[in-house]
Amino acid sequence: LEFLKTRGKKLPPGPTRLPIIGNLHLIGDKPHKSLTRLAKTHGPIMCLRLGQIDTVVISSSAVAKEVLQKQDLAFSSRSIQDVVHAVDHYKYSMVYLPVGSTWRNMRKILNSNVFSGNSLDGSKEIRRRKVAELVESCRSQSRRGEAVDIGGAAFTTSLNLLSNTIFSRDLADPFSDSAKEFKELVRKITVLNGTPNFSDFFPVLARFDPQGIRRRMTVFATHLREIFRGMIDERLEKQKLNHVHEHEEAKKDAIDVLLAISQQNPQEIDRKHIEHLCLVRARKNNHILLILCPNYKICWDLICFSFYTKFWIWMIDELPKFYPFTINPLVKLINFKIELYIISNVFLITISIRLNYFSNTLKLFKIILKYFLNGGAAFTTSLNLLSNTIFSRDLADPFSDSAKEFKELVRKITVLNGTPNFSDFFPVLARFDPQGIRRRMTVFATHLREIFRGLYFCILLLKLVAEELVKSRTSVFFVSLFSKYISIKKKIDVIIERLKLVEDLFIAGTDTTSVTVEWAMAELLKNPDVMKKAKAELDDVIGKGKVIDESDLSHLPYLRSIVKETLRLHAPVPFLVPRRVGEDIEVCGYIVPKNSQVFVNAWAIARDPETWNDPLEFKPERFVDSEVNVKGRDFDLIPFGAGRRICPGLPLAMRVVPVMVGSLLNCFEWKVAGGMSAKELDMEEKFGITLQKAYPLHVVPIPV
Ligand code: HEM
Repeated sequence: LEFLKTRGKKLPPGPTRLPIIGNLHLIGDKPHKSLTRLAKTHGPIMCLRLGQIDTVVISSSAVAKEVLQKQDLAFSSRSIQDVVHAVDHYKYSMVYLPVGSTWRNMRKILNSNVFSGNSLDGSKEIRRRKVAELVESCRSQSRRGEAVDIGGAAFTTSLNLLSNTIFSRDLADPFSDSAKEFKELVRKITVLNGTPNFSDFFPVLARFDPQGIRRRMTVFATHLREIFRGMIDERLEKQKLNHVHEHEEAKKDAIDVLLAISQQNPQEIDRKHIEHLCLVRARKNNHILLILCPNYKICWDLICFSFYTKFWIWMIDELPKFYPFTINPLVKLINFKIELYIISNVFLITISIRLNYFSNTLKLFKIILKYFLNGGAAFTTSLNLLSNTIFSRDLADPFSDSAKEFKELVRKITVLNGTPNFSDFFPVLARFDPQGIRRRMTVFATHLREIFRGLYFCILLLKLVAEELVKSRTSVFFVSLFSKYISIKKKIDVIIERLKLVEDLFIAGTDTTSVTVEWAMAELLKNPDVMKKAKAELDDVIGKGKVIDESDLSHLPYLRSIVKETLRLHAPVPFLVPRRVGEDIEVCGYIVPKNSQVFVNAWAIARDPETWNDPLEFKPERFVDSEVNVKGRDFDLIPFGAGRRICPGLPLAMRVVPVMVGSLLNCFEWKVAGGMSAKELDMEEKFGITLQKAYPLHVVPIPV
């Protein structure tokens, strides 16, 4: 049928196809190279058949311009790889959403709230601190005589920089205007959620009822969301029910424990409180937070909380920087003891917090918490700073388990993303998930979501507990958490939905940024003259041994050229994020057939000998007096893509990559580890959605 449809139209040229597999055998494990080679024979627009999927590959800047600029809209949908179906990612992800109002709103929010010049300027100090931490950690590794894994270190730093940048607004006040905007968005997303679009992507699959398959595949992720919703609804229902009945049933279990407490303090606790969820009780020097979970569903979130209790410590740890008094002793004197009791079907988590110095510091604590809670305009900046600090600390403190966990996950996800998947080439096979890619992705993605959920939940819970602390005038106080919980249900929903955008940013922004830093450092080591020149510029403008500031970049043209040259020679996202056409589109006299996926080989374009002199040489000089930039207007160099789908993180990446590379250069001399000469450095690439260095760069820093 497809043959009939395209009959008489001229498909772009391409290699001869074998039965069933088409051209799949020609791809190999370095598709960016094999497709570049094939383009030499078949031209800058060629058509391959990968399994059942038509794939059009663009390999020259002229055709890229045609596709990404002149016919931008027609090419602005994404090709949805099978793996993206895990946890319904494609339905929520900005990267995969079709160009429509939801996508447009997301981009608008990002462009104006996160990545605009003003917003980035506002968050640059905190990024500077993170880069200083990177330099500091290199220093201490140098003292210990250890080599630095540049990619790994840059990854952690990118993550920190990102979380600081992205959360600057919303974490400080999750209920702000931008949150409302998001709420609108979420509504639209929900509508989109119900739209069946599978058959659009995999028409061959329609008769196999792909919807049913996907539903099963995403049961886990959906369940996650349902837990939250169900928990709220159930509680709301229960509230409407007869209290006596509920109480009688509860009496058999842990409710008894709480009743006993209430008898000791009759004036403070009444039954109503107990029937609610959470109780904070002061007992002499000990404050005990008792959280009673009437069922496992509620327990889920509380377990998240207990996992991330460390978070609380971090917050307290950061406060002194914003408050003139030191409360560090407090940190040392707080011991969290988390216990989980299971009494019949009731979970009881107790988190005991020993605050020996509590009475002395209570007043201060209250002031701080007030400060933390008041979202007044005057406080916004410092509040933002505070929340940034909280988040980055917890997400990416190099020593925290959650940071490691997160890093592993992101790596696993990106690797899996780049693994050639039979399901993509043979959609009929998709339901069998032959390599288990989707299954694995579902596990990873769900895990990632849990991490974020845990963090958000913790923030909200902390806020609630803190509110009560501030309100309370006695040393005995209650947190009727659940009633609060219900009252913020909608807000939490908004936040949970927002996670999906956030996940994406972290995945899209960490590996890309850090891999660029790693390639830049490798090239600098291999090209000592370039390194020398860069150091001289830094010495001139900044002075040796200092971390550079984003505002210094305008005075560092050579450093900026190094970054451009790195992006040219090592396009981190070699085929951009694949596009797809929804109908037959004519390009340069050929038909790009409906539903084909489109790879723009940015890697090949940036090494095209027709455009670039000595294309394989690392020569930043070529950019020093050139107007060529990476912003999607010069099609000879499009590492961030172009057109409406261009990478929204570009402004951030073009600040943080040169700042990281420049600071590393300015503070250290670098030597390849293991006594290897820099000339021998292996520059082999490993193909994935991002182009990694096959052999991680290990280098020894020597402070200047
Ligand atoms: C050196 C660093 C980076 C490179 C080389 C890079 C490259 C790219 C490329 C090639 C695309 C696809 C563009 C297209 O289809 O035309 C893209 C999309 C995207 N990037 Fe980046 N990126 C980088 C950093 C970042 C950062 C720091 C963030 C966010 C914090 C980010 C977020 C995104 C998102 C959300 C998309 C999807 C946009 C859409 O589909 O509408 N990227 N990036």
